[in-house]
Formats: sequence, structure tokens, C-alpha cells
Amino acid sequence: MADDATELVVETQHLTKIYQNRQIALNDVSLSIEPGCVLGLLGPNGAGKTTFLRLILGLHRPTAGWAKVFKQTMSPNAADLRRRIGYIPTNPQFPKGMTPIVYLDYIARLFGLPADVRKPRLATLIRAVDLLPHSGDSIAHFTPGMTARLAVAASLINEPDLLIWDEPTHGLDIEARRSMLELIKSLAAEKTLIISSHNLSDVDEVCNHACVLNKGQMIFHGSLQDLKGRIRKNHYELDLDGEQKAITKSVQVIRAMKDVTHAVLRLRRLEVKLGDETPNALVLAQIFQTLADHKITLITVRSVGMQTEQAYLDLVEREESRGFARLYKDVEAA
Ligand SMILES: Nc1ncnc2c1ncn2[C@@H]1O[C@H](COP(=O)(O)OP(=O)(O)OP(=O)(O)O)[C@@H](O)[C@H]1O
Repeated sequence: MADDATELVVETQHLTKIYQNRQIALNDVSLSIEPGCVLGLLGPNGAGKTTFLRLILGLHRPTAGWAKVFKQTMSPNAADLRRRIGYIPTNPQFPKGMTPIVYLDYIARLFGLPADVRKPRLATLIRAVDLLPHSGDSIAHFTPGMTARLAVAASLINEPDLLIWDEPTHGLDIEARRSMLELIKSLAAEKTLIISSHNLSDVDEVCNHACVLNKGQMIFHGSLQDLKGRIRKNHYELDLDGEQKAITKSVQVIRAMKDVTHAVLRLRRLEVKLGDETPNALVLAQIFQTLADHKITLITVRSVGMQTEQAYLDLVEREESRGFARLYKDVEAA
């Protein structure tokens, strides 16, 4: 949280969107985004990510709650406020007959940039997104990677401080994706970004915060570090030293422990998984004791799987099973 609430780039309170009086796409989402935050917006299909972004952009009117951008309330009428945001929708489309220069110049004119500002800025942007060799080519012949880079240039033309990009790596090949991630990283030094993505490794690489939506509800908002910290820590790797025979014997004992669900030995590396409800410290202590009893030295212990993808799946899975339990209870009660 910022010490001073006036610093917030985005703030939402009880933000809710119900389409056609029946589809709850976003349900009571309250969060704040500070300057310099690179927020990864995650969630399964239909979770409400695009709806959330469109509400922040003022492209939809909230059914309840509000969104503020740079301390001002966003609404479909707030065109001036919207100009301070660089937006890229999923699968951006451009007029096929135009070249990047003609298109970017057209957008710059829409923003009212005078010619002496327009020209150098266009040149800088085209170079930054690596489209200089194609600046006079027709957009109709652009690859998805080139189209994505043109979208980046267009979203930066008015030098916005807030960038909202909906699935910027969607449909890109490895090379194009890499260049997009590098662009995001370089922009992150000076802008606040909200990036919606299905790709957890992308979020892992470029974001410092995450917001996870599921069925319109926010089930997590915090640092990426916190998200990873939420993972159940029940999977470990132990590097051992000692006689191979003794190691094999100790693993047999460990495997027989009732709270150990999995114990596999590969040479001198032991992988163990503990039961979900297990008090880990206790079982680990038993494992360490067993190793000591067999005169085996424990060189390292690592907690495995501290990956964003795993933490995310864990979170959504737990939320889904809670939802199922609630539904099941309702059915039972009926
Ligand atoms: N204009 C609309 N009218 C009615 N329902 C809509 C509209 N737009 C979205 N929805 C519904 O609202 C819910 C949230 O959709 P949204 O597009 O925000 O999700 P998403 O997380 O962006 O999904 P995806 O990852 O598939 O793009 C979905 O059930 C969707 O069908």
C-alpha cells in the first residue's frame, strides 16, 4: 500500500459489472495500483479480466462501485482521462491499406500532437519497436509479431504513464514473444503497466504484482512473491551423501512413513512429497532423523515448485473446490 493514497495510479472500490442484468462478469473488486507496478492480471477464460480492463479504461460503465485513474473517476465520458492510458486490446487490428508511418501519424494527429512533436516521436517509436525496415510496407502483409509491435508503438504515441495491454503475447511465435517481453521490461522502468495474460511464465518474467480473478471475483492481489509463497510447501528435494546402500535403505524407511506420499531416489537426490494435511516440520524432522540413523549426511534441502504457475493453479483449484463444496452443501440442504 502507498503511504499516501494520492499517489495511486489506479484505484477500484467494489467494482462490479453485470451484463444484461444477468451475467455477473466482475464482482466487488477493490484494489489499488501504485506507480511502477507491473501487474499481471491472471484468470481462467471468462474470469472477468477483459471486463476489468474495460472498466478501468471507461469503455464500460460499472453496475456498482467505481474505478479511479490518476485520482479521477473513470467513466465512458472521461475521454481526456482515457488519453493518458496506452491501451492494446487482444488481437489488435489495423487498417490494412495503411503503412505504419501513415497509421501512427494518423493516431498522433488524433491526439492533437503538432507536427514538430509528431515527426521525431514517430521516428523514435518506430525504431524502438524495430519496425524501421518496414515503416513503408503495407500493414496488410504484417506478421502477428510485427502487428503486435505496431500496437505497442500506437499505445505509446501520447507518452501515457499507464499502459493497459490485454494479452500482448497472444498468438506470437517464440522470437516475437521474446521481443515483446523485452519491450515490456524496458518500459517497466518508467511506466505503470497492467498486463492480462494466460501465460504464467510471461507474468513471472516481467511482472512484480499479480491479480487473480476467478468467476468475476478477485481471489488474490499482491506481490508475485506473495503469490508464490502461497503454494503448499509439501514437495522437497534432498541432496544426500553417504554409502549408496545406506541411502537406499533409509529411503525404504522414509517411503514407509505414513505422511510421506512419494519418495523417489535418483542417485543421491531424494524427492519427497508429503500429504496435504501434514505438519511438514514434524515429518521433515523424522526424515532427517532417519538419515542420521543411517549415517547419511544431508547436504541440502530445497522446497520444490515455487513457480508462479503452480501457485496460480493451486489458488484457482482451491477456490474451485471451495465453490464445489458450497454448491454441494446447498444441494444437500435442499
Ligand atoms: N458484452 C458482454 N455481454 C454479455 N456477457 C459478456 C460480455 N462480455 C463478457 N461477457 C461475459 O462476462 C464474463 C467475463 O468475460 P471477460 O471477457 O471479461 O473474461 P476474460 O477473463 O477476459 O476471458 P478470456 O480470458 O476468455 O478473454 C464471461 O462469462 C463472458 O461471457
